[in-house]
Amino acid sequence: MLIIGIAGGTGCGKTTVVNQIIKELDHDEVTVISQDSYYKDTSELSYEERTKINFDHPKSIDFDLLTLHLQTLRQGKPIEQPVYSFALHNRTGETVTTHPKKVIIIEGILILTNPELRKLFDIKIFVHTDSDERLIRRLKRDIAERGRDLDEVLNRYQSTLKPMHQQFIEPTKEFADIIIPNNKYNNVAVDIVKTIINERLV
Ligand SMILES: Nc1ncnc2c1ncn2[C@@H]1O[C@H](COP(=O)(O)OP(=O)(O)O)[C@@H](O)[C@H]1O
Ligand SMILES: Nc1ccn([C@@H]2O[C@H](COP(=O)(O)O)[C@@H](O)[C@H]2O)c(=O)n1
Repeated sequence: MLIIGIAGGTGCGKTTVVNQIIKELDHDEVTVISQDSYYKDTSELSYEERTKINFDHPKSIDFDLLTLHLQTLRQGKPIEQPVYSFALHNRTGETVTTHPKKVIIIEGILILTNPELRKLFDIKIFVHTDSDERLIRRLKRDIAERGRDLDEVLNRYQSTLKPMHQQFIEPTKEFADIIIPNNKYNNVAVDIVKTIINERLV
C-alpha cells in the first residue's frame, strides 16, 4: 500500500491535482480521503455557533480518528468515513464504507501539521499557490459550490484563513518530499507523481 498526503493552503488546487492524478487510475486501485470528512462533530453547537468555528486551526480536525482510520486501512480493513456538510458546518451523521486500496491519497490543508499522521505517509506533497490566486479561487469556488457569499469568504479570509495559513499551513512545506508549484496547471508535476504511483502498482 502507498499512502500519499497532499497538503497546501485553501484554493491551492489540491482537489484538482488529486483528480488529475487519479483520472487514468483503476478505481479498484486508488481511494481518496479528504481531511474535510474529519472536521470534529459539533452537533452540540447551534448553527450560528458553528459558523464562528475556526476551521483553519488544527484543533478543528479529529486527527485521532483520521490517524486510526489510516492505520486500519494499512492493516487491510475497511473504515466508516464520516460525511461532512459545508452547508451545515458539521458531519451529517452518515458514513461511507471505505475499503483499503493499493494507493490511498489523503488531501487537506492541515494534514502535515500532525506528527502521528505524518508518520503514516509514504510520500508527502505540498501544493504551492500564491495567496492572491488562492483567495480568488476560493471566492469563486465557495460562492459557486459551497453556498457562501462575498462577505462570508472575505471576513473568514481576514479573521482566520490568512493568519492560520501563515501560522500552521505554510510552515508544513518543510515536511514535503515534493512541492508542486500550482499558480498555473502543472501537468509536468502531475505526470511525475503519476509515474511514481504506476511504478508502485506494477
Ligand atoms: N492551476 C489552476 N489554475 C486555475 N484554477 C485552478 C487551478 N487549480 C484549481 N483551480 C480552481 O480553483 C478552485 C479551487 O481548487 P481546489 O482544487 O478545490 O483547491 P483546494 O482543494 O486546494 O482547496 C477550483 O474551482 C478549481 O477549479
Ligand atoms: N464548514 C466549513 C469547513 C471548512 N471550511 C473551509 O474549508 C477550507 C478547507 O477546504 P479546502 O477544500 O479549501 O482545502 C478551510 O480553509 C476552511 O476555512 C469552511 O469554509 N466551512
